[in-house]
Parts: sequence; C-alpha cells; structure tokens
Amino acid sequence: MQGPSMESTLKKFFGFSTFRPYQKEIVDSILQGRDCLVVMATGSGKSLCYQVPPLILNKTAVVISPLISLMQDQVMALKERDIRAEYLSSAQNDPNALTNAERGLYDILYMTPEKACMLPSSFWSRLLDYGICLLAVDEAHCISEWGHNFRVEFKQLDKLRDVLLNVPFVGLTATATGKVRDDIVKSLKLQSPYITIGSFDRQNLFYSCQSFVRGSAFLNELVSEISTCAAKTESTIIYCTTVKDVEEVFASLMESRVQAGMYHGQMSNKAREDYHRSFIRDEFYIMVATIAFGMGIDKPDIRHVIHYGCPKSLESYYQESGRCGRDGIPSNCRLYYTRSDFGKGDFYCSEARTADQREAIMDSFAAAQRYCMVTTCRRNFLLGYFGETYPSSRCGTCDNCTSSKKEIDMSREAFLLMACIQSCGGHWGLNLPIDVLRGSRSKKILDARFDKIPFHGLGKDMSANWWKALASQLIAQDYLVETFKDIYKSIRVGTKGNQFLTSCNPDYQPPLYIALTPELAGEDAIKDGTGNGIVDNSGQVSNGLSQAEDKLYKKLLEERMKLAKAHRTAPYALCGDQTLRRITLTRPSTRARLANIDGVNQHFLNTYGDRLLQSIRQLSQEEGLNLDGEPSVESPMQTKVATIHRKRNLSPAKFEAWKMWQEDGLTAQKIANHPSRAAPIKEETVLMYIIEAGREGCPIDWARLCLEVGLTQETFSNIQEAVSKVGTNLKPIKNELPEEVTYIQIKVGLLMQEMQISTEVIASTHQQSCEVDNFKKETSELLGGSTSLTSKTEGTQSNTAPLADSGDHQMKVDSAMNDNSTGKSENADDFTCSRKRLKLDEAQAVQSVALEATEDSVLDWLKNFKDGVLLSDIVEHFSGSREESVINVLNCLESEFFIFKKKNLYHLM
Ligand SMILES: Nc1ncnc2c1ncn2[C@@H]1O[C@H](COP(=O)(O)OP(=O)(O)OP(=O)(O)O)[C@@H](O)[C@H]1O
Repeated sequence: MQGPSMESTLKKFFGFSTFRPYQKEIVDSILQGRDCLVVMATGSGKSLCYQVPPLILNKTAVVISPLISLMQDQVMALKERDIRAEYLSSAQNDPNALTNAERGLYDILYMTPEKACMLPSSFWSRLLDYGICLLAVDEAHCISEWGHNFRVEFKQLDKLRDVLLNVPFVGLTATATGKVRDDIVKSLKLQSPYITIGSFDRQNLFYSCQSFVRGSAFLNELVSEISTCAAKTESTIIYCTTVKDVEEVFASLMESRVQAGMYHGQMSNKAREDYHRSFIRDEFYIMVATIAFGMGIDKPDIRHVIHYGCPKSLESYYQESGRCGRDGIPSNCRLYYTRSDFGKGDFYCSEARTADQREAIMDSFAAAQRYCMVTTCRRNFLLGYFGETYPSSRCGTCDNCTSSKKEIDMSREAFLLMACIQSCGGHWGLNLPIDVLRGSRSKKILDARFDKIPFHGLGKDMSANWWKALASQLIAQDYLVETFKDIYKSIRVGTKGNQFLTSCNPDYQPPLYIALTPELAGEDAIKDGTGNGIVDNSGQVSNGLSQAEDKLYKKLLEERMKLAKAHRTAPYALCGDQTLRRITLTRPSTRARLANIDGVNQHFLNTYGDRLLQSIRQLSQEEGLNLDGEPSVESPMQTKVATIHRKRNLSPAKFEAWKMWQEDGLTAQKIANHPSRAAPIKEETVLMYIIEAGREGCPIDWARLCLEVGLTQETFSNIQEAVSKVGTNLKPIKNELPEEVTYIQIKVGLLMQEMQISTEVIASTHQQSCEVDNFKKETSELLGGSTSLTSKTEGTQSNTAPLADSGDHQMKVDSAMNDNSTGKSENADDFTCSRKRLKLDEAQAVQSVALEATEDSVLDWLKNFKDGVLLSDIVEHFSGSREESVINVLNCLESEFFIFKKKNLYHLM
C-alpha cells in the first residue's frame, strides 16, 4: 500500500508546505534505501531529513546524537507534533522506554553512541523485525579525529553496520572539511552514499568582532548591553572560554539583577539541567556558558550569540554562532576578543595525542584569531575557510561591511616590522622581532646579537600590542606568513612582503594602506566609541511589523507562553516565532485559514487552534486590526539581515489583482473579466498589475507567469542579450527582438533579470509546455484525429509547435476540446491544471452533469491529482454547487487536515 506523500507528511506534522533546498532529495534517497552524507549549514533543516521518512514508512528511525540535552529537546519538540519520539540514555526515567523501543513503538528513537554500542544484538534484531527505516548519525564530524569535536565512542558505530544490514545510514553535520567527510564515509562504511553539500552561509546572521580589555569597566558595559537583550525578551547565549569567566559574567549579571542561567562542566548535572530547561522555556533569556553548552541546545529562536573571548577554532566558532537564529529570523553573532586569548594555543593542544593533531589544532586556532582581526568582509572570510566562495567581496551584513574603516598609509611601520623579522632570520615567533624593534636587551636578544641589527630600538614608541595588531593586518593581507611546527608558531615574510621590501630603502617605502582598527588607532580599551553595541548595531532589523502588529505579536507571544506553561513545554515547541509572525500578519479568523499558515501543523491546530483563534480575534480588535489581513511577503529563509521591509506602494486595485492571480489562482483573463468588476479591463493591464506587485516584493509564481505570458527560455535569453546591447528601455529592446515577442514578455523578462530569478523556472515552464504538447496530442486523439485539432487552431501550429506558442496554443486547444465535447464554450484559463482535468472529464465529456461538492466528492475527486488543483478548477468542476459552498467544503477539509493548500493548489493529505 502506498504511504502518505512527502508533502502531506511535511504539512501534517511540521506545518510546512515546502521543503527547503536539498531536503526532498535527501528524504527521497533515504526512502529508496540509500546511504547519505549530509553536510549542510546549522539551522538549514538537516533534522527534518531523518524525521520525515519514519512517518511515511511507519518504521522506526534510530538517531545517534552526542548529547543527552539535545536529544531531550528534540524529543520534546517532536512530541508536540504528535510524533512518537523517545530517547534511550542513563537520563531516561521511563522504565518501559527500552521495551517500547524494541517493539517498534517509536517513530524516532534517539540514543547516544555509547548506548547504541551497548545494546545487545537481540534488541536490534527485534527492532529490525518491527522495522527500522534508517540510522542517522547527527553531528557526524565527531567521528573524525580531524573534526573539532572528536568523540571516540562515535568510532565504534561501524559495528552496527553488520547488525543493521540493508538499513540506510545517514551521516549529518554542519561542519566538515574534505578530510572529515572522507572519514565519516569510511568510519560509517557508507556505500556509494548520496552526498549533499549545501552552502555554509547563514544569511540571517550579522557577524561582528570587537577587542576588549578584561576588567570591571568592560563587564559593566557588557552587562548593560545584555540587560537590553533580556528586556526585549531576546534569547541570548554568552559563550566563555573558561569556567572562571562564566562565573564572573554570571555574577555581574546577578549583581545588576539581570535574570540569567549558567552552564559549565563543573556544575552538578541537576543544576545544569534546571538552567537548561528554564532557558528553553523562556523563563529567562540569558545563558552564560562554556562550550559544554555548544551543540547541546535545539532552541531555534536565539537572537544573540556573544563570545566572551576568542574561540579555540573557527570550526567551533561556526558551530556555536550557528546556534543563533536557526528559525531564519535576523540575529546577531558578536565576538569579543582580547590579545591575551591568542596565547592559549598550548592549552588547547593538551587535548592532542599526535603532532599532526597539535598542528591541526593550532591551525584552526590561528584561523579563529585571523577572523577576529580581519578588516575585510567577515562572511567572506568565514565561508572561504570552509572552501566556499561568497559571490561578492562585501556581504553587507557584517561590521566590516557596514562600518567605514579609515585606511592609512603605514608603509614605514610595515617596512620596519617586516625588515626586522627578516633580519632575525624569519624562524622566530612574533614576540622576538617585536622585542628587538622595541629595543629589548634580554639575554636571548643579546645572545643572538640582535641588538646589533639596524632596526633595534626603532619601534620603541609603540606598544608590543600595537605591533602585534599591525602584524595581524599584514598576515591578513598576505605580507607575512604564520606557520606552525607542533605547537610553535613562527613568522616569516611572504612573497608579497618580499616584493614590498625589495622596493623599499631606509628613506623611501611605497605606500601600504592598512585599515585603522581600534587597536591600531590606540583605542584597544573597551569599545570603538561608535555605540556599536550588540543591540544597536546595524545588524538589528526592523521586524517588518507595523506598530499595531508589533503589539499584537507581543501579546501573542504572551499567549504562547501561557499555553506552553500549561502544557509544561517550551514555547518554541508549540510554534516558532516565524509562524507567530505570520499569524500576526494574516490574523486568521477560521481554522482553515490558520491551518493554511506555514508552520501550523495538525497537532497544534487541534490542540491550541480554537483558543488561539479566540485570542487572535480579541487581541486584533483591541489593536484595531482587521481579521484576515494580507499575508506576509517575507519568506523566512530569504530574510536577509537589515534589508527587508514590507513595501505597500501598491494601489488596492493592483494588490487585489495580484491576490486573485497569486492566491486564488485565477488567470489574468479571468481577473480582467471578473464579475466583481463594474466593467472588464484589459488582460494586459492585469498582467502589468501583477508585474508591479512582483516588483514591490509580493511573491510571484514565476513558472506560472512565464507560462501565462508565453515567455520561453529562448526568448528570455534574447531579452537578456538585447538588454546588454541597448539597456533597459522597452522600445529599443523590442526593436532588437523578433516581432512576435510582446511588451509583456519583455517586462516579465526584465523583472526576472532585476530580481535575479533563475532561468530554472522557465525550464519548468518548458516541462509544462511539453505537457501541453502531450495534452494536445491526447486532445486531438479524443477529438478523433490530429487534423481536426490543427484546423481548429487556425491551421497555423503543429503538434510539435515551439515553446513560444504554448500559452496561446493551449487556450485554443482547450476551447476546441470544450466546443466539441460539451458544447460549452470555455476559455482555456488555468491551463496548468486543465490537462489533468481533461483526463478526468473524458469520462464525463458526453454528459454534462452538474456535480455537487460534498466532503466525500471533493476528496474523491482530489485523489486524481497528485500535483494539486486550483480553486477555480474545483469550483468549475463542482458546478452543481455555488462557489461559496465549494469554498466552505474546502475550508472544512483543510481545517481537519484532510487537504492542504500549497502555492494555491489544493492537495490531498
Ligand atoms: N522545510 C522547512 N520549512 C520551514 N522551516 C523549516 C523547514 N525545515 C526545517 N525548518 C526549520 O528550521 C529550523 C532548523 O531546523 P533543524 O533543527 O532541522 O536544522 P539543522 O540543520 O538540524 O540545524 P543544526 O545543525 O543547528 O542542528 C527549525 O526551526 C525547523 O523547524
């Protein structure tokens, strides 16, 4: 028997109507029994890839996860979705959990690697009998000694391979270099795995760094910033590198009466668990923690991650900062570093067992230091480290891209430093040549006779830290090169530096511009004095809500909190902030409308729906907001920090036309002649309205629009070519193109180019147009031969007519068919679905019976359409019922989760 579809499972349990990039392909591969390696950014939705298959196949998914707290959070959130989930570990209090697990009673079963290796083979064989659909290893980089979080127990997981024959294994991680990826594949014995490597870019995160000097002045400032986060109920994690720092920051927060929790390895399990639980339940908003808290938190709505001290590697920084904004809402990652942190390499190397490992640790620690010091785009630097190229040199969403740093000529100072390093032989660490420059007469310097070199003492006016800051900039610009041997760092002049030195003499140096960092400007104290705190920096965005909507949103947050408290769960587990924002913007009045919101799942609707609808009604009234407002135009994953504002420049007529087209699925032709109009308008005018709405930021189904205006890939390329020749004025473009290309096609093409819409949408148009061709064939057969078709389409187009004709052609075909079969004249509106409709109507073609819409008849009919049906088609098909009655039936079915709506198409669950 066929199981539920991927889409209906996604909507029913998770509330989402579309998969994020890669998810569908990964789920599909797992369903086919294939091993997978998934390397995707933090917060990109990896978990969903192993959570969906068990719900489709009705078998257990076993998930290996390194941390108990993480498993507990995930199980809690899954239970809120009515998914049978459980974990096996020493922390499990339910005595029946193990037997239930063995009997396949859970959809998703989490366990630590230790537990998985300890379970007897009888457990696995019994569970196998009931059915295991996959074994997922989350945070799979822990399996590799090259990873930044190597856990020896992960290495033994390969034992399970021989026990779980024919069960697909899935390794998932957010950070993995080539070496680590190879290790994962080898260690888990993945057999020709389906490998997915997504982008590491977290578009919604704003990155910034700031140097600081340890002391009470800085702590006071930090506490004051954090108290603002707490007051705004914005969840914040402060990561410290030592337990001492955690305690110090925590004590400062307590002194200032800022409610917070703390988490480090020297606390009792109970204390840690209590703080953890309270934090995820929003009982307080600030958590001060060591990296022990690192991966172990699944809270998606963390708005700020602050590092108090330079992290031990860039990989761990990516992981820890990646806890921020996993729900896609703009969030801030701030790193405070002090130069004294940079000397902690030996300490981190104490974990290493081999020289290679020590070198790897030092390398990634050096990368973290460079990240602190870099004066160019931080996102570029971060992504570049993971081997990804960011398409532009400036991301616009990091401190270096948003603040203008003055550049000054430091050719003389750079010359002194580099020449001194070279004179010392180029195999020392940075301290020695700096001491020479500053005129030190230490034994080491005198022994090596470095007091005799001409640069001795020439740099005594600047502090050692100042010279180190300059060296960092020269390293960042490749003039100097840092290398490691074991744990020892040495510095030498690189090729670029040598070129510079050869063009210098003591009296002349060519200009060498360096960005004036606070340290170089002598401001290495607390802040740069620009007020660039974590809260007010340019990464902070307006949340896209009007004042009244913002008030409503806050009230709904309170409502959610009350519900979560009553159900002893975390607010985010009920529904995410992003979903609540959508609810705020649309203010649904019915269950069906609530069900239609992205992020609302069946369990949520059934458990909290009625109460929430009541609150929405009452609170919206209090704020003077109408119910069933316009939908949000933002898409969570596309939300980029500091860029999106909802534009409302559309006149009501234009907005209405867009809504009818995009939301209700009507064609331009139908909208132009809609009965609600006093008089029909031109179809072209409607298309212009839709184009304008697209330009104003309203979502557009591009594939459908291309099809409707007949824009093919070839025409689009021709338009682009014309634009590159003659610019963007319509007339000259039109003159460049074949006569049949219409102004509307040009306008759509221009907008797509402007909005950087991928040509793939037109590829799908091509597919649809092939469908149109096939449809045409079928139609012609139905009508009794191809000749009748061509003659009815004015004899100008053949069955293999090129793509450009598809729109027009299809209309004619449709009308031909209708003329012939039912005698009823029908324009070929909504043709994307008409082919399917046609197939069904074949049986009914001769007897034009007016069908009535009932829950059963609609469900029965929808079964025929795997890809969904437009409202207009449903209304048309059930012509025995009035439109309102059909909509009523659909609403009932949607609110009961028998059907769901995706991109204006109704689908069966
Ligand atoms: N298809 C989707 N549509 C909308 N939201 C989604 C989708 N898939 C996942 N999400 C949401 O994205 C957030 C992050 O998902 P998830 O926890 O699976 O990420 P992850 O890649 O496993 O992250 P990490 O590596 O940090 O653990 C969650 O809030 C989840 O509900």
